[in-house]
Amino acid sequence: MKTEHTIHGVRAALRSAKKNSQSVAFVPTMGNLHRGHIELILEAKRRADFVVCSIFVNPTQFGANEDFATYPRTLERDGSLLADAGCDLVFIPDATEMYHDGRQQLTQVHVDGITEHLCGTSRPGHFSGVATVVTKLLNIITPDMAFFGEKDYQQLAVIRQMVQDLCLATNIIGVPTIRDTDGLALSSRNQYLTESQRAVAPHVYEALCRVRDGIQKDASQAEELCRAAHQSLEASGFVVDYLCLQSRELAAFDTQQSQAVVLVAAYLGKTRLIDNLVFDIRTTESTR
Ligand SMILES: Nc1ncnc2c1ncn2[C@@H]1O[C@H](COP(=O)(O)OP(=O)(O)OP(=O)(O)O)[C@@H](O)[C@H]1O
Ligand SMILES: CC(C)(CO)[C@@H](O)C(=O)[O-]
Ligand code: BAL
Repeated sequence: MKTEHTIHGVRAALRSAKKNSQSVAFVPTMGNLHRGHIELILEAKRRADFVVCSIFVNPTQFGANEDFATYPRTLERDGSLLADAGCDLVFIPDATEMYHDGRQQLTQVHVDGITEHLCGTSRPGHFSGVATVVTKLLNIITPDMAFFGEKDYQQLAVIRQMVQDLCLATNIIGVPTIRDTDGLALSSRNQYLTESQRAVAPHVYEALCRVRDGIQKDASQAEELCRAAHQSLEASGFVVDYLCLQSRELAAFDTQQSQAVVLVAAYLGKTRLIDNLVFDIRTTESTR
């Protein structure tokens, strides 16, 4: 596996892959890799000839009071995990390589509408930071396809919208959430949890499953089910940012549609956990 730190270097490394008509897949990350990231790499390997991963803790998507400074940086371990997974090239720029003054730039990408609720409300500017850096990375690498986790459901929707609106020539592929055996979605931020917080963290997924199961029994109870799930998380020590039902496209929940998504963001101490579950509103049992 090759490692490049500059835009010039990564473009040169990609030139020969492209000259040989190899298909290129891209997996953007912020590092501190876990099985969720590795699944994105493996899926990329299954679908493309040449796999590129980026590791960049993007300062512009963090709010002033967020964890940019403390975000776990584990480059050495990340490199060996990527090499073992068969990644061909890793791009590790520093902030001045991506932004002239290391932080902001005059041109930014804002995706309206879809960013104005859920995580967009509690993390103002976050999705502009994500959309801008992903546009830059896609322009640097020009991959045929790029892989994103469904764990960051709203992020994936924002990127799909942006790629469509800006006529970018990359196929965006979502990969299902990888979970620990107790249901907790893998996330770099899980490391911030104390032992006792880690023990209650799976309640997030359990709450989502209860909403799904309840709706599949009786969709008219949707509001009450969300309220109960919210209350039960608060009773276990979470501070819930949101827990809500939406259509798969992140519009209003509608029982007439075949599928829905329930999304949650909740704090355990200072750690903000997010998760979601896409499900069929009617199962064969509920339509009987
Ligand atoms: N458990 C997971 N399953 C599948 N994909 C995941 C999982 N966790 C992260 N990803 C995906 O990996 C990519 C890089 O994410 P990132 O580096 O921010 O990791 P993270 O674990 O989500 O970190 P954070 O704790 O900051 O949210 C994103 O597309 C993200 O959706
Ligand atoms: C897509 C991304 C790498 C952009 O910085 C980041 O938001 C992430 O890791 O999900
Ligand atoms: N995985 C999403 C990146 C972030 O929370 O900033």
